[in-house]
Amino acid sequence: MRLRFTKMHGLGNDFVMLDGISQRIKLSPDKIRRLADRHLGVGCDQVLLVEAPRNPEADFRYRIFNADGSEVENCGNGARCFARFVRERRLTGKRSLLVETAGGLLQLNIADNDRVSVDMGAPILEPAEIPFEADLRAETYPLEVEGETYIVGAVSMGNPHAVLLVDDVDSAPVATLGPAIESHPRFPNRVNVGFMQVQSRDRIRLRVFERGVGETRACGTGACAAMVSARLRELVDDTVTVVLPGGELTIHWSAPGEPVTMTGPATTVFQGQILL
Ligand SMILES: N[C@@H](CCC[C@H](N)C(=O)O)C(=O)O
Repeated sequence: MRLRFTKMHGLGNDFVMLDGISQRIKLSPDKIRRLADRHLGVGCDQVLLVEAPRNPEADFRYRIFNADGSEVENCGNGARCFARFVRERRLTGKRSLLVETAGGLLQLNIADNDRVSVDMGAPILEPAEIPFEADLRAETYPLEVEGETYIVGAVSMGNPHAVLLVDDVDSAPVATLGPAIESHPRFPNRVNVGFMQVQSRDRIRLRVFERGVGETRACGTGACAAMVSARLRELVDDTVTVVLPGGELTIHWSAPGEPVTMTGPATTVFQGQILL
């Protein structure tokens, strides 16, 4: 199979974008791992597949696959790249799009400066729906990992996130604690793990160990989850700049039940073809 693809990134969280509308594409976990391989394939954190929608209200359906081949529910940086991709490939002329994901419908708007805003929906905080094993919903939970107890926030933005508050993200144990929490038995679907340093009421620094990938330069849903967790702990106001290793996102959220809005850039790097 010869596949046309576009390489894109959102703040360095990089994607292989596939147009499954003008070409017939059959993916398997093995093919996704080969596409994502930085030595043997194109290389990316996620593979994003654009398809015709199933829901008649939506403009497109887009599917998200982690580098390990697993299909997941949501990807914030990917949503912004998706919006730019469908316009660049002339699959639509619209600047306002409704897109179907495995996690639900997302509304996206492309501004004149090519920054994209995404209505990421209301965060899910009920433990069973995240899913996270806990008797009662709380703002934070004690989590025992290898004999130590850590305090985590648990939030779903369609996909699951654990958020830890740290004094300094630069020295946070992302490479060791990240994978230990990612596969913690209290998160039955595994989890993305954010390490957040709150610098002021409108500025958060964040590193994310992503489920199915490892540490990435940025995670859009992770930035939303960090904002939600920081606000539930009453540490921030309703609009924050989240500073990730790859750059900055603006996140707005007021209160439980209200949607989170994420705004940031989406960048096209190159196009190519690959034999798979
Ligand atoms: N990079 C993404 C999140 C991608 C999915 C995540 N690794 C998961 O398994 O849920 C983002 O920008 O949100």
